[in-house]
Amino acid sequence: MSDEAAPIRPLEGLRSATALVRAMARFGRKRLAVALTFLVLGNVTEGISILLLLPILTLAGRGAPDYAIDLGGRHVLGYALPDVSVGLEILLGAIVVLVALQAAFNRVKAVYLSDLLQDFANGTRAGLFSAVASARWETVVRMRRADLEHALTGEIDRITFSGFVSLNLMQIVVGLAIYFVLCLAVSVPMTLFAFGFGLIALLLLKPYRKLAERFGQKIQSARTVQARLVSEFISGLKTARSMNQEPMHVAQFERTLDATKADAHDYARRNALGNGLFQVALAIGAAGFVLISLRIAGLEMSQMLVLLVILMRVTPRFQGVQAQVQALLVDLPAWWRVADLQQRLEANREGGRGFASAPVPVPRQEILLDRVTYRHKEGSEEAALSDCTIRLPVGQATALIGASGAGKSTVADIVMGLIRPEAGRFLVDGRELSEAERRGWREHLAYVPQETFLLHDTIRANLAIVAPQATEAEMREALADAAADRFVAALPDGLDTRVGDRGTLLSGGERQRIALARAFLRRPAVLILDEATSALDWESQSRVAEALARRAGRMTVLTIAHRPSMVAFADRVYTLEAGRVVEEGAMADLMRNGEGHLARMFAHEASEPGRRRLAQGA
Ligand SMILES: Nc1ncnc2c1ncn2[C@@H]1O[C@H](COP(=O)(O)OP(=O)(O)OP(=O)(O)O)[C@@H](O)[C@H]1O
Repeated sequence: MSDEAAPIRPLEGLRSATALVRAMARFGRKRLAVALTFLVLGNVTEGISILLLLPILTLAGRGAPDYAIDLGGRHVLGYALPDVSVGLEILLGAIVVLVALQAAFNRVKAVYLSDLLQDFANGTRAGLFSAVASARWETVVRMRRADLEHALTGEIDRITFSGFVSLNLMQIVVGLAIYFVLCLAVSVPMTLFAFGFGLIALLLLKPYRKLAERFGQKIQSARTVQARLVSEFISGLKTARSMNQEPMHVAQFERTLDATKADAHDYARRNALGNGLFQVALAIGAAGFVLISLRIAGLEMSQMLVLLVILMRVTPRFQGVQAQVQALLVDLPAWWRVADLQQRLEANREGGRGFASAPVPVPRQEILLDRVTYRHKEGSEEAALSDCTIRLPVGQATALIGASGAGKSTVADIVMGLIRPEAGRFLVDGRELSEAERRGWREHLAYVPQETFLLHDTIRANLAIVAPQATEAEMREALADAAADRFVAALPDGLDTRVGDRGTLLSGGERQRIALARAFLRRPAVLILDEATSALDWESQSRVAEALARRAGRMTVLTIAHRPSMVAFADRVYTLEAGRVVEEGAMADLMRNGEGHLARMFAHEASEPGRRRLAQGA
């Protein structure tokens, strides 16, 4: 994800809300249609109950003793009413029935809208989640983890709120439309005056909507920065503490909070002025309305009172339109950003829709990187791999050695089908894998990196992730091969011991051994170890190496290591230097070449200063 917040599209106000409602409708067109129907029914019944005030007020004004009104000869919206006489009791009863109906309609509407909102929130979140899961590795790895986490949590909450606001806005607009028609039934010119006035006031408030839009963008950037700071702080908490860096982090975080507060204060101050002006404008409109109704239009008192009742309901709705549009504009950037992110991820989906994968047969001969070149950053000068040919014969162990940054992990990523060569080919039994086959290919793999991934759960659960059907005996065998059996047996709850958040209750070496056991339990055709035993003591490393040697012929192993014990069991060794293969050959042959990289690595290990001192002391 780029550092800059995604640009806000030139959509504003009602158009933005419409776009969002359309997006919501994708999660339940029928539901939205039902909710809209009940919304209209609710508003119509409310409106009719208000219109019924008209005959009641007329009766009250006339002071007739029978309190009955003849409908004959009267017209509503151009339609003649039936020639009947209606009493006060009937009118009041009708109002009560209408209000009860309105409550029932509103209830149905509220339930449908709430379900729709929930589906929209969940659907958006799940859509983004699965877009991250199914995007090509190159795409995901170039995005910031903090941005993805923030998009899936904080941004989604803002989007849900935007959805809520859009639905409110939709309700207000539908309400206004219905009141417009009802007002027309009472007086056409006065309706045009009242609604025209409201619309003009809304138009004049455009600068305040621009203000909300700008504030929304500022908030968006500030929250993105805050999410990044939080993520970096939490990931590096121990290091920060060890070097007394917490005050620096806290000060940095507080600075961003202060900036947000200043922006919010400025927005609230200016916005309050806008709201105040709007209120005054509407009051002027109402006063003008009464004056014109009585002095110029010559409305009857009952008509004017009904129009006033309607006006009292219409005015807050006009205010509501402005308030909801502003609220929407503040939070809408989160929606555009997540939509943008999801679009980018989906455009770079690995394979077909969902997690479809095409089956790939178990490799029988060799896995080959054929003259592969790869650059992590497009257009960069530095290639992580340049013209590398590396052969992994099936059933054999191949070791990759070389200085830090030489390109070893990049080779592992190619073998896992996570990244694709920029030039050259990656072949399994002489065949290039299609997009859909990459997932199928990974069915045969197990990968153990230096940085292990453990769930905050028991050891048993952590092992079962890759082999849910594994028996306890199989688990214990895998633990023994990973030199983890003794320490697990010594834990108070054995296999059922919880490992803490990301395994923090275990030591680094213990975590690596559980991860190794998990890989063994998967019984992969190809095992990739990327400095997987870097935190293990030499005795544990030797046990793991022995277990790997025992599997010789049955499993293809790619081992990346800096320590000889995890290389010694390999059949072939490749040395990488700045992305190029500078040495390759059978283990035994390379060991005989005393000047070669491999022989020097072994010699260096044997002559480590500590060892020398021990040897001297002995
Ligand atoms: N995601 C990435 N984006 C940009 N550059 C990267 C990325 N990953 C690796 N590189 C660069 O590619 C080169 C090879 O990296 P790679 O991780 O393959 O080396 P390595 O031999 O595995 O190193 P180490 O032994 O330290 O793990 C390095 O220069 C590294 O900086």
